[in-house]
Amino acid sequence: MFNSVSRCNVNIIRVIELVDSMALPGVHRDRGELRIHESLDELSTDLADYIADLSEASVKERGVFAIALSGGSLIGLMGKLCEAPYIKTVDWAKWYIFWADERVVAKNHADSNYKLAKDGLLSKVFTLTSYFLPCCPSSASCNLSTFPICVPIVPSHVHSINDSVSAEEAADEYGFVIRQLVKTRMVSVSDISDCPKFDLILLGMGSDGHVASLFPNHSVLEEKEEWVTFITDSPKPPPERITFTLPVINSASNVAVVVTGESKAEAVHLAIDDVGPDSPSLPSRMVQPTKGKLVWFLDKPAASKLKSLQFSE
Ligand SMILES: O=C(O)[C@H](O)[C@@H](O)[C@H](O)[C@H](O)COP(=O)(O)O
Repeated sequence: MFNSVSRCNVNIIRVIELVDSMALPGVHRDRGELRIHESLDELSTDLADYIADLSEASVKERGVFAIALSGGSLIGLMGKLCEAPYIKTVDWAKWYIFWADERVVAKNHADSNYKLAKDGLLSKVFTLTSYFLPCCPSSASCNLSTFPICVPIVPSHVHSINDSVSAEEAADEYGFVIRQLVKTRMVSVSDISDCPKFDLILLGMGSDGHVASLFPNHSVLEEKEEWVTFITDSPKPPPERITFTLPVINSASNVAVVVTGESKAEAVHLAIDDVGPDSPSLPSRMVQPTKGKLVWFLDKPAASKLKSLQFSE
């Protein structure tokens, strides 16, 4: 079940198809693929590779790539996408960008997940125009074989929430926007429900096991109808947030949970290992894509309490 692989100079320990043999009746508890890294640098490289590969496959298949981001340390760990080779090779113009969760604050507020992604990622790709100007088709010096991509992220493809309305209204509006994009298939649709099927949803996880803004023991975990909902009592500040619901997360083609640091080790264990019938209803454990693929990006401290793992280095 366990094997070591080396990929793009990154040494990772990968556990393929870790299936919980103690699954509850009717519940398929496939905990996905584990990629456990020696260092944050290796994890970042593997994460950039993974995102770039999914982007390429999705653009080839559907002409677009619909990706949802979260907040927290994830954005910093995605930073290598703004470096060579990805900055040049990723087809940024085909990206449609969403947020799996957002804090209900102004877009220029330090707590805004949009601001975090804009400053840490998007602004670096927005400036591609000037970066690539000398090679664009209109330029005599254009060399498309060396620089196939000349177009940056399209601002109208960046779907952040309306920051001038209440949490409830922002969630409603965001759900409506996604519905329009599902109609035109910029976002695909699940073939077993009417849910959107994002090409990739990227999640972080808190030490309490929350993902997106789905917190343990919160009624938001029961939401089955809405695609996007809101909370006003987040245990992690700020209190007002909007979030994708579990049905949307579990309808995605790909879900990646990126978790680092020893403070998350217990939650990683509870989210992934077979902990028997007393398994707490951890939001991260409820991430179980129905038909999509789940991948965990962990560093060794975060993976240190995993019982199901035998390191085979
Ligand atoms: O907006 C948020 O608060 C996030 O989307 C949240 O779900 C985050 O991903 C986790 O809290 C992990 O954050 P860290 O990686 O910073 O611990």
